[in-house]
Amino acid sequence: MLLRIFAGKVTIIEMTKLSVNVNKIATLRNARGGNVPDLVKTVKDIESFGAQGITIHPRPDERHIRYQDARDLKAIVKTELNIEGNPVEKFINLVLEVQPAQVTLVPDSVDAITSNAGWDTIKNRAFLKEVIAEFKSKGIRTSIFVDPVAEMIEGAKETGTDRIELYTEAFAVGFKEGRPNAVKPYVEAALLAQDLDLGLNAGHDLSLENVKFFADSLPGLLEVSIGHALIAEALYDGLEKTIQSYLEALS
Ligand SMILES: CC(=O)[C@@H](O)[C@H](O)COP(=O)(O)O
Ligand SMILES: NCC(=O)COP(=O)(O)O
Repeated sequence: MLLRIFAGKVTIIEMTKLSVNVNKIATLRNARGGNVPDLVKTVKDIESFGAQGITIHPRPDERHIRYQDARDLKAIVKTELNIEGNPVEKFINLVLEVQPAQVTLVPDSVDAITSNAGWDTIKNRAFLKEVIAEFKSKGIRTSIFVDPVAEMIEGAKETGTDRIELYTEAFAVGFKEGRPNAVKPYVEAALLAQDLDLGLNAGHDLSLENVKFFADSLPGLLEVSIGHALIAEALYDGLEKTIQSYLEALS
């Protein structure tokens, strides 16, 4: 536990947890149609290297994570399994069957290369409210993917979700371009989430270059989920050293 000062207030914070997104391990496996690399073994290793969670994002075309992977991982994950995705019927049924620790709802379109926007929590309020109530009734923690926009975070609160996940691509782009102010909307979003008593996660395009600055800037950041950059960095440093570097950056 640490004490930090945010916006003039002393805040008690827990260390931000690292949930490793393993979509790219499945991408590599699927490239040859066999079982190399073995996703289950890799996930066990990632946990033994210190990751505090595992994130997967089964997409409807199963281009990386397959629905069966979610079942297989549920049986072996010892930390927290977080399943992300668009709550179409097939996805809802999978999550209800697998019962991960957390489900993160993302408004992906079917043909998107990757996630590219947060929810409009005002337009989709009734739908999100219904789906979230169903997941929560099964004891699954819920999170919804949102841009750092006050109306969308207030709308998220109305859905009954436990947490929000801030979509961090705009921050990652701004940071790369040398604009540290790109974090400002995220700090404001974090303070609002705190006022509304919403748990706070974040992810998308976070990396070893930008994650320390991001996590040090945001009050109450409970979890970051990181995949693309982490796996790319591990090509040079190996998974164990890379995960250790993230844990240091988040401590
Ligand atoms: C929800 C989110 O931000 C994504 O980053 C996602 O989980 C990554 O998905 P892909 O690996 O399919 O790009
Ligand atoms: N929720 C974000 C996530 O799981 C990983 O996103 P990325 O690091 O692959 O961009």
